[in-house]
This record gives sequence, C-alpha cells and structure tokens, in this order.
Amino acid sequence: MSVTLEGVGHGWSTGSELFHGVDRTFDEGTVTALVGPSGSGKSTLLAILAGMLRPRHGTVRRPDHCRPLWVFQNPYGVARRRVLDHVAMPFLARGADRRSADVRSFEVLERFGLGHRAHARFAELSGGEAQRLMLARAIASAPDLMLVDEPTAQLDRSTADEVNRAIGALAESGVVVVVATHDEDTRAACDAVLDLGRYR
Ligand SMILES: Nc1ncnc2c1ncn2[C@@H]1O[C@H](COP(=O)(O)OP(=O)(O)OP(=O)(O)O)[C@@H](O)[C@H]1O
Repeated sequence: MSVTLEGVGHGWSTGSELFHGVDRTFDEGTVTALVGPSGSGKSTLLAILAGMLRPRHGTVRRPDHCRPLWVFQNPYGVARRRVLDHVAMPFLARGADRRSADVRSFEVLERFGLGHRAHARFAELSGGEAQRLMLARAIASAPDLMLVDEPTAQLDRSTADEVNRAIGALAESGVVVVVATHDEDTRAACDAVLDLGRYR
C-alpha cells in the first residue's frame, strides 16, 4: 500500500496558496515527518492525505480500500477501563475472541513499552503513557494509513522522549505513517522528512 501526491497544492482563500507542487509517495512501513513553519499547512496536508479534504490542485492516489486513521493530539480514553481493554476493543470489533484479543493487545502494548501497564486504569497513566497508548490502539485498529498530528505538542521533554522512542515502533507495523511535528526529536525518530516550507 502506498499513497502518492502528484502536484498537490492548497490554499483556503483565492489567490493565496499554503503550498503547491507537492510530489511524494508515502510507502508502507515508512514513518514520514511532515515539518514546516507554523501555518505552512501541515494539518491541512494531513486532512488531504486522509481524504477529508480535496486539494485545490493536483491528485492524491490511494487504493480504494485504504483505511485512514487519525491520531489526535490529546489522548482520550475511558478513565476506569484498563489499558489492555483500550487496545483489545479494535480486535474484538473485528471478531477476535476475548482471549486472543488480550494476547494480541498485550503484544502491541509491549511494542510501545506499555506491557507493564496493561492492567492499569486509563486514568492512572502519565501523559507520555497515555499518548503511547493512543499509538498502540491506532496500530491495533489495523489502518492502512495513520496520520499523527503533533504527538508531543502537549508534553514535557522527558515525556516527549518516551513518545519519540515509540515512533520507531510504528514503522514495524507496516502501515503508511505521516507525523506532523515541530519537534526536532520526533523528526529524527522518523525515516523520512517532507518539509512543507519548501513548497510555498
Ligand atoms: N478550514 C479552514 N478554513 C480556512 N483557513 C484554514 C482552515 N484550516 C486551516 N486554515 C488556515 O490555513 C493555514 C494553515 O493551517 P494548518 O493548521 O494546516 O497549518 P500547520 O502547519 O498545521 O500549523 P501549526 O504548525 O501551527 O499547527 C492557517 O493559516 C490556518 O489558519
């Protein structure tokens, strides 16, 4: 699975373009950092990749069956539910029985350094743990394309470092991942970079 942008440009008002002429293929198993100054259109391009927004110019090539998944900046969950349950839900929704959903959820949690927190309640997690849980749950949902908007924006430095270490685990999942970020360490944790500042 891959998603390709050909000559993609967008702007919100007539005449002024945020970016133009973006040509890029995003491949599965690759985590791309989407960088650029504030207001350069990173979130806008994520929405275009997700198919939520049609670009003013150019073409987005994506297989018909492509399932995009958006990971939000603010972690959310059910306060009293266990961490394991949050990851098991997408497996159960796809028809797994409880036992195999738990086994597979535990494997995913381990990949994101959360195996030891599997039986904690969501409300007991630190900010970095909660953000890593969002990435783990997203992977458990088996998307084709994962769009991650500023995963470290709300976090202090050491918590952000935890999340950045988890970024590498995203590549192992074989999903197309695009991470909009201002964080140099997040950028360094990704395999590729698309700098929107170069397409003004
Ligand atoms: N729905 C909309 N209608 C009109 N203008 C919009 C809309 N969404 C975003 N914009 C404008 O488009 C520009 C780019 O916004 P966008 O959020 O994509 O940038 P960004 O690079 O993600 O910024 P940041 O790094 O600050 O999050 C901004 O000037 C923003 O105000």
